[in-house]
Amino acid sequence: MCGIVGVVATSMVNQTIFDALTVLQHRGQDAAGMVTSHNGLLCLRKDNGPVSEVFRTRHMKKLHGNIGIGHARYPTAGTSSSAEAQPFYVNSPYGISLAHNGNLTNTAKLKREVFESDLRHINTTSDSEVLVNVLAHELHEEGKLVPTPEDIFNALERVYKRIEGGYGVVALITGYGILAFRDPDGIRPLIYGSRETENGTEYMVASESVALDAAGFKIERDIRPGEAMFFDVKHNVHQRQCTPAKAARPCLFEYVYFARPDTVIDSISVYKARINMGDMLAEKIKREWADHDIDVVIPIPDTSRTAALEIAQALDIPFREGLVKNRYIGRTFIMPGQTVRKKSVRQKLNPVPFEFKDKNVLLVDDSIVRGTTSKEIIEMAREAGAKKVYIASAAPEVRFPNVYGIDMPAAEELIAHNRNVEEICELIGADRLIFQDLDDLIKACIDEKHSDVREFDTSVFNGHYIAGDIDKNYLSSLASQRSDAQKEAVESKSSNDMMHPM
Ligand SMILES: O=P(O)(O)OC[C@H]1O[C@H](OP(=O)(O)OP(=O)(O)O)[C@H](O)[C@@H]1O
Ligand SMILES: NC(=O)CC[C@H](N)C(=O)O
Ligand SMILES: [Mg+2]
Repeated sequence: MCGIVGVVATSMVNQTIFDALTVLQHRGQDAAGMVTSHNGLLCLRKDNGPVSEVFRTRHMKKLHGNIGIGHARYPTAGTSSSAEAQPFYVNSPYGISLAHNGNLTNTAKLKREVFESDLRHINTTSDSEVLVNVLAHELHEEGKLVPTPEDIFNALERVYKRIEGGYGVVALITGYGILAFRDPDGIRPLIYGSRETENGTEYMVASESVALDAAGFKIERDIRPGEAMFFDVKHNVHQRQCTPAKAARPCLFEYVYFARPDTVIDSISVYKARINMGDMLAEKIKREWADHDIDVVIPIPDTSRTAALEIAQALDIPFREGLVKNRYIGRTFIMPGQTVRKKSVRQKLNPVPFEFKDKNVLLVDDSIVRGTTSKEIIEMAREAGAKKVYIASAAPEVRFPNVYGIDMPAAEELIAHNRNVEEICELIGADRLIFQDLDDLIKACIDEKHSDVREFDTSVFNGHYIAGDIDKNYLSSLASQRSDAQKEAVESKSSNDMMHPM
């Protein structure tokens, strides 16, 4: 669930892109990159690591130009090698750099086509490198020395016909402008805004509205499903609907976990959705467990806080911050392997024993995916002297792999796969476990007043895949390529790290 950003400005963009990437860091903490363009030359810096480590002063000084794109990576395809950090670059035609959030679901077929028909070389295992080559090929087919926005959109219409999956993309076409486009279902988010300066209007496209807020851009609107926008170097904005217009079906997991609460996706406030999730879950507790004996509600920081506070209020039970988070440790779920995820839960969260001792606690999390966090925290709660440990999840059971840009490739790694609530409860060691119902989660996210979204990509909860040809064979080959065990084996053999140095 990477973070992407593109900026067309009237002065140097490096700091604005850096700032935007730090605000999008929660979407990807493994690698970061930026490309800027100055007098027809590109400046590229990318590497593994968080934004603040990848861009040192010495790099920032060299990132010249008033136009650029940036990326914060959470690997969901290929490997974690720094060679797969983004943006990706191809020199022909024009010099194209591309940053991608999401996952293509027909990468294998595209990779063959790119090699056999388009006569292009792919040097990594990244789906995003394939994507930049498909775009480059179709632009080349237009055959224009000086492409107009119409030429670019014509090429992009053919790209849409070739690629499948979930994607939000920004691409810098050297000397011409920034192209931004979103998948036909709007699974991945993409929004743009403007900022007035003495020298004219500046534009920013980003994965989340918080990036625009932080940099002082006024939100214009979300990019629509299947829509492309082109911000040219003269700051003109061009637009084309490249696939049939329809309401977005955004990824439900963005609202549950990925996005920052102060973000608004497709006119739905993530914060409001999380409040509603808390309300709905409290209703379920009242309905199904009227005689509960909960003494205190404790959130598992960070993401569950909003819903947990709401549950405590609705149940009229004290809310306590019984777990303290180390603010210098990143998000566990998006870490690249199970060993590091497990270790980091204990490094990241520490109990305040006083809040647990001799109490029946209701722990609240936004989601239980592999069960890594809940298992550890329940153990901690018991060690801290809790009498009973209950746990509630603001999302339903995650039972199916994700194929659109969340790294959950193997059903067997999901704690709820082929298990019922009692079995999951036993496995994580809780005294009682309550999951949100899917219908309630959907209701919690719908905002009829502000947004036309009525449906979501709910695939991880019900196995209903809305884009691409996702069948059993696809899922089993994905699992065999990207399960935790397989990834660890590949990463240990990877010799790519010396590629693409800067
Ligand atoms: O069942 P699991 O596989 O452990 O995954 C679910 C947990 O991972 C996430 O937390 P994370 O630490 O990534 O981020 P947060 O600090 O934003 O809550 C999420 O909020 C859950 O706590
Ligand atoms: N999380 C993402 O959006 C990842 C983008 C791309 N599939 C990669 O692995 O680099
Ligand atoms: Mg969490």
